[in-house]
Amino acid sequence: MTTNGTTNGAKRSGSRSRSPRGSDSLVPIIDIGALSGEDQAAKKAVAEKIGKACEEIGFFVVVNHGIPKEVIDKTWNQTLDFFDLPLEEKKTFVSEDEAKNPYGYSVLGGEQLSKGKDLDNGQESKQMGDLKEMFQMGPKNPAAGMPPRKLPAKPSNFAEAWETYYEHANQLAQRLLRAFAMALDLPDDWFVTKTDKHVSALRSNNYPDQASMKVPEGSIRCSAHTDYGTMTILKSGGPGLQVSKDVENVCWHDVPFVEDAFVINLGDLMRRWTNDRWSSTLHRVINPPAGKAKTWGRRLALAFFHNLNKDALVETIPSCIAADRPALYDPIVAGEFLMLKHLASNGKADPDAHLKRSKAAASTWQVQLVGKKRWTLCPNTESRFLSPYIDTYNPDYSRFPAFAMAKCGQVTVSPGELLYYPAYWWHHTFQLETPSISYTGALVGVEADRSDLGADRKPHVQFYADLQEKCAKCWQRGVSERQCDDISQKWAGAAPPPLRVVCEEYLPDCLRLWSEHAKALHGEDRVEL
Ligand SMILES: O=C(O)CCC(=O)C(=O)O
Ligand SMILES: [Fe+2]
Repeated sequence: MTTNGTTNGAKRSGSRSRSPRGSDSLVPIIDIGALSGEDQAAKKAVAEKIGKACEEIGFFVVVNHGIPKEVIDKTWNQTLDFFDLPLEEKKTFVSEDEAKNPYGYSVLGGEQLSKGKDLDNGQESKQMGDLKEMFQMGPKNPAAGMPPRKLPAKPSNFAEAWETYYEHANQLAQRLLRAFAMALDLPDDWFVTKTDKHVSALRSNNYPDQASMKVPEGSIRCSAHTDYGTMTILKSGGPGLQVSKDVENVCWHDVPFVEDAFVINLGDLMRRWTNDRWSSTLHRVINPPAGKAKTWGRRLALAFFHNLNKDALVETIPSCIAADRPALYDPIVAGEFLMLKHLASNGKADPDAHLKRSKAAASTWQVQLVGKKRWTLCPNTESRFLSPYIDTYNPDYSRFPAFAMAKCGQVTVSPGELLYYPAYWWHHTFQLETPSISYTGALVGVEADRSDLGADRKPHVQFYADLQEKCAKCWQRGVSERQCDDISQKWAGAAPPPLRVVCEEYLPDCLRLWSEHAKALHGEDRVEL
């Protein structure tokens, strides 16, 4: 039997044993046998090849990886058998709350990986779900801080096979991380303390045979995406995996399929950690081309997503910072970064959450009541570097290079904590847990004077002007009908337009009161912010 179980009859055909070897491929094939030995010079030579591949394309194929073939074959076959179970049985492993337990079974079309990328581009994704079903398992170590494993009892050897495979894949990841450290001129064990209670996940993707199904137009086996964590160790059953070095002008290249090998690719966290010196490259899995559905058949893949400890602080690796290349990213906690990405690909991210600037000169407070929420805050003075299309949780600096200069900060707010930010600041939120409930309000006229506001330095005067501008769009002298739309009729909960009496009577009264209040607080000698 081959690694991919191809000799076990039609049912085993989640695999193909041959496809273009692609010797001219962008993705190199690296023999990593030396990483399991004691010869330091040989290890260094392998590390250099790996470092080069990480820099140039973020993908490489490894042979002589040290994972026994029996371990792979057993997992492969048990996984095929699991996906052959009736849907109702598999569905008992669907997670009830992705934010708390991102593991288990996901139905065909349940995930669309390109969503993470569409968020980067400030677009709502129009495509349908990927043409795959999945099963995913997290770490066993309770210190990792993830929910206990819940594995199917059928097929009978599934749990044991997956647990063994996971351990082997993790050991391979550790060998590769030592090589990564060498390639980055760090001590060999540099990654060890960040990975001693790692939250790596093992996932299988089952792509059904397209010869026997109606393939919806525009659908794809696995949409274009980058992976999230440190590295992915991928065992796939045949052709279809493609990479594009360029995100802007996408140009797809086949990843060579090599029997008994693993494809290794870097995730976004590694790119960020290395200050973009290494790449996390766009990739996808295409549908079989016309007339090839039968020969390509069903596709199975086992992907081990290596991740750091949940609480590991990811601060730019010192050897990746230079005088002409300052740190591009703020430090972030690995677990939070991962959850943001995971929720986005499952369509659970708040679709309204993009970087926005508060439109009226009132400062904001918000108390977090339930769930954790992460905030990006940027002062008004940074506006020239900002745009609403920037995903501040995973910025694409090739599209928004100026964002690297913006002085912004990030913070996570937990239940019972209160966040405050001054008028006109930019903010971008991400719910780290569901549900996330908070209570918010505005503060008017009590701030110090500001020179960045506009015509008047007093925030309450500017706030009045901002509201009157809104009023002018709705009410005109001598015309009794409102001239602006009431969006609260379309979206329950949205703010309705101001009433005429608010614009004409209450607001001027308020302005007088705010001015008195501000004067009482600050006197004539107000402090400039
Ligand atoms: O199925 C494959 O070969 C690759 C899938 C993939 O890229 C992923 O699950 O992240
Ligand atoms: Fe991937």
